[in-house]
Amino acid sequence: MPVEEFVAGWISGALGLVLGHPFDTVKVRLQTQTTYRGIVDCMVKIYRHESLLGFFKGMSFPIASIAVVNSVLFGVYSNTLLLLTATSHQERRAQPPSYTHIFLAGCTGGFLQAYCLAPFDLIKVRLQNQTEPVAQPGSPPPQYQGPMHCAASIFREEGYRGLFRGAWALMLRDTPTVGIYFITYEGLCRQYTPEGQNPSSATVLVAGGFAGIASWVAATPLDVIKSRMQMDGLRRRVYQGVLDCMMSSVRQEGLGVFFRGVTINSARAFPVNAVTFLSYEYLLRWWG
Ligand SMILES: C[N+](C)(C)CCCC[C@H](N)C(=O)O
Repeated sequence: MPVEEFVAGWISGALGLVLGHPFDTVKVRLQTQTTYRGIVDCMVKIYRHESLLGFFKGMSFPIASIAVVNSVLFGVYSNTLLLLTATSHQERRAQPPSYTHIFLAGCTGGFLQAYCLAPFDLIKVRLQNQTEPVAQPGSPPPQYQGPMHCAASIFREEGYRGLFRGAWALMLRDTPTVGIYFITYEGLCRQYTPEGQNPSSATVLVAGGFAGIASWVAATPLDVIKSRMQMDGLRRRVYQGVLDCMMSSVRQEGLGVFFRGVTINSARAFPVNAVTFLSYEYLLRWWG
């Protein structure tokens, strides 16, 4: 099984992640709290109360976990495509796989990465939602002191299954949308690249950026539900399951609730995925 794809997925994921984390914090806050009036208001408040560091809350853990998550995403995608079409990454420009195969391979990658991502994502969301200023002497400490402490407390209070809270919603979110992610990327690359050639850097950046936007727009409804399921159970359980969470969110806030954070998700998705795909392609070309 070719391993380069796994390593390239890891490095490119980490680069994209740092760039996108501040957007991600704003997104999670907008989706789960009602104190902010919009993106700008949220940013200003985070900066005032928590300084620049507030934007980077909960980042150390994703950086460590992206090694697993993004390498599973790209590694499983590429190896599933190899199984389906019997072409390696290097051969794919000459013999382009069909969109059905690309979609199926993407869904497989999305499904498996969601499973690995679930506990890490839960911890990230819980830490991002702590609004206390970073380390103020004299004030009571926040509920979770860091990722390990957060993981241990969830395990203690909610058991092993507690670490997978929201995992169903996450799998439903990622299985089809990672398919969309790779279809958009490949489609745009093919559109703007002469046959048989490698896409230029500019093409890769733009195609990666739009792949990020397209998949995130499609993923946002279940992203909202996922974040809410993950915050549920902190004080008392509100939702009975994914469907119940959807129904009661719509009943209380209208259909618009499914698009909470869509603007910020898209603004984050472009740079993150442009950089992810560019570094992924270049690492593989360089090693190939
Ligand atoms: C499928 N869905 C849109 C949910 C995620 C696609 C993952 C892409 C990248 N790691 C990122 O964080 O943007």
